[in-house]
Amino acid sequence: METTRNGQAKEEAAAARDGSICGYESLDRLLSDSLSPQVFQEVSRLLIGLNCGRILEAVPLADSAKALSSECNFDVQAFRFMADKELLREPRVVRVGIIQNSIVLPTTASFVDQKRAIHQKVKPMIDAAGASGVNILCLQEAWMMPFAFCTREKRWCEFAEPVDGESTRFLQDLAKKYNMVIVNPIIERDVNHGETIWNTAVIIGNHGNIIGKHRKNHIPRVGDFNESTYYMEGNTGHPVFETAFGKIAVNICYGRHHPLNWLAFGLNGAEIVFNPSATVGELSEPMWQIEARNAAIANSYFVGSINRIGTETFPNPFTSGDGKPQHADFGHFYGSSHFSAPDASCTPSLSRHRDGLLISDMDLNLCRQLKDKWGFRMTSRYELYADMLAQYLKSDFEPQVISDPLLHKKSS
Ligand SMILES: NC(=O)NCCC(=O)O
Repeated sequence: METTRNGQAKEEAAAARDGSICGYESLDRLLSDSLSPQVFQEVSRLLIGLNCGRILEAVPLADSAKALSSECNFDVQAFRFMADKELLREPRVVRVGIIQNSIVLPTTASFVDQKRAIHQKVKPMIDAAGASGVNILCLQEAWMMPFAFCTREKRWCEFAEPVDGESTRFLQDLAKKYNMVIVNPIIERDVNHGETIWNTAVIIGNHGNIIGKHRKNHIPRVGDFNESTYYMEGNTGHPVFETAFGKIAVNICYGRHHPLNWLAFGLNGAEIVFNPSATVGELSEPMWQIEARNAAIANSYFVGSINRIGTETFPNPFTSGDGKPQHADFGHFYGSSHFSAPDASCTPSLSRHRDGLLISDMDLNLCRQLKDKWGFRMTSRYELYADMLAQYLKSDFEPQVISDPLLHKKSS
């Protein structure tokens, strides 16, 4: 009996280490393998919603993409978000891709080798996106390096690159080759402003041109996310980039906890907002889908959520300032990248521990259709909140609280 329990505990520990849930690579896989097809369909309807009244359709994959995925050991999945047929507008279908991956070499390897190995790993995944006709592709936060900001060591700054640096140039060639817009989240070194460091997404147009950049607005100070040691809050506002395939924006990682950040991209007209991230299970997993789906619903746009995978171990242990023992890793980055739509439907998530490319067709007409249906913009009462915020920002602000006069009366 004791041995069985030990065996089970060991299996659970191994599963937690490799990132699976009870041996399954995602919640979707756990449910589909454990439930009867009818029950699974009902559970899916409730968990990931319906798109135009139907379970989200899977899209067949190009043979060349399938070949690359088995040769290079990454997953590919593809889905289709539909919109209702309109009388006066043609459908506006774009094919969008997101990529999640682990780093390749140990963090003790030379920085040049580490970056080169990540480029080499991601290249066939981008080739698979290109072969699948993806129009807009987004990579994960700081994809060109290990997420070393837990360490507080400044030597990791050496990975930072100018906006037109090595990783951008690498992706510019692929953007041109595949006629694809690529969102390139890097750690930026601003050479014209005292070599300062930023957490930045560079938007590369489908001709390989640089359209612009956005710098992460909200910098975490939670758990081991010591990013504020390295870079400041961004100074680029909430830009929306009008590309050949639609209006896109980037809400980088921790910005997803800030509803006003999502709102501002929506007010500027975004149709798809990417959320390239690096986050770990213990901290944020229950929030992961909820926040993205809520943003898509509240702002009538699509969201592409991307999280890296794997456990990255660093040479020198550090503490979290919580009295717990020192450690040398963040914990497990749980992947689970997915797309959310404005009609509250979403795709199944990619694996919690395998590299993957998730593709989705999206008819951007769905954004306006949902605005017309729910009228969230029309009913938003922005003037009420503008006034509230203006009051709140004053140093003499007092919260509007009306106390029950009986609350502080002594009972006789
Ligand atoms: N990269 C990043 O901002 N992570 C913060 C943790 C989280 O938002 O889950």
